[in-house]
Amino acid sequence: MKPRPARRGPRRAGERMTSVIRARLTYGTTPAPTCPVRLGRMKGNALELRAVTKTYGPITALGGVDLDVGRGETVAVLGPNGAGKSTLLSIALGLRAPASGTARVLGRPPAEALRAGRVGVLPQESGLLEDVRVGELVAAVAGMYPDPPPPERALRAAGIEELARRPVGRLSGGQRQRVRFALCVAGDPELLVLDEPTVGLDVEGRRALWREIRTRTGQGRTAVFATHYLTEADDYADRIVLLAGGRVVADGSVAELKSLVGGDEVRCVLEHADPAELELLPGVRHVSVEGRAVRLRTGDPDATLRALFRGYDDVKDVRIEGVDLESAFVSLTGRRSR
Ligand SMILES: Nc1ncnc2c1ncn2[C@@H]1O[C@H](COP(=O)(O)OP(=O)(O)OP(=O)(O)O)[C@@H](O)[C@H]1O
Repeated sequence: MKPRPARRGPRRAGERMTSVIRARLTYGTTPAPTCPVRLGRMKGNALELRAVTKTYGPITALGGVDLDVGRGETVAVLGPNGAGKSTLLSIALGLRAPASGTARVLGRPPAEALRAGRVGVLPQESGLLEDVRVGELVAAVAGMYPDPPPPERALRAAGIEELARRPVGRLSGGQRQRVRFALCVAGDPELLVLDEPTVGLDVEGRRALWREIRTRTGQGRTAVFATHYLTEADDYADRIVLLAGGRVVADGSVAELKSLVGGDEVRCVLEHADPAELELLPGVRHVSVEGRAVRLRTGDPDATLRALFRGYDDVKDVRIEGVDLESAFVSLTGRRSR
């Protein structure tokens, strides 16, 4: 631990801005980091939740969550709207207190880990200071960390070097999200906690962000992110924690989640699909109908197909596929992702 030197002399102009930023970033309650980032030993968990509950008045947002995230893992927290993802992440960051249970980050209480500058946060829809330039903002946040890398590195990581001199208030939605990512990685933290990190980003922006995250996790850092984009979880997460109604309903690799659901899917197009009728086809375990698009999860695709062709003259675009993550999501949570 290297304590920051005591303040000497009058406050410098940038310091007032730093304290404002400190108050407004990461859900508004993050204190300044005070000791060095350490990347030495990679043993142990980056995040541990034990029997965590959280209520908001009559609403149970988390109903007893246990979670271990090992160092170097990339973990996606998935779940329908209101499942408790943001609440889980904010408790993991020490920004909300659990009603019961405990949370530890990198072996210590979450707020302490955050103060120590070991955690980078990309919150969902956080406000940004409007009247400062992008480069100044990133430099000010980097300066809150002990021994930060040059701020240009965070600007480059987020693909916003050319925006460094632009006031934040003049950025587009996607550019703002890139700034949030730059702030998240400004201190080169050991643990990245990202709440819907790619919202508003274009295709190239998404790919670049995931490249950066994977580079960091490849170096032993840890990433925990919440998302509604199942393909991102499929493509980039080592592991998926699926929440529904404030509880973990599945926890494993994408392959494990798919195998939990099992079977194949017959997909086809039908003009007037009646789910109740389709459920009666042989082998069918689950029916999903969206407009004309029909998905039949089945334990016997041959029998399902034969009955489908016998019973429906207008069936077209028929194909058989393995269960994908979206089907596993729907089956395990009973809801769609968005
Ligand atoms: N400050 C709050 N006051 C009251 N209820 C809240 C508060 N924050 C969250 N909730 C409720 O807690 C539950 C979990 O919310 P949370 O934001 O954690 O879900 P989420 O999975 O992140 O949802 P989304 O995918 O929509 O972002 C929801 O029912 C939500 O309405």
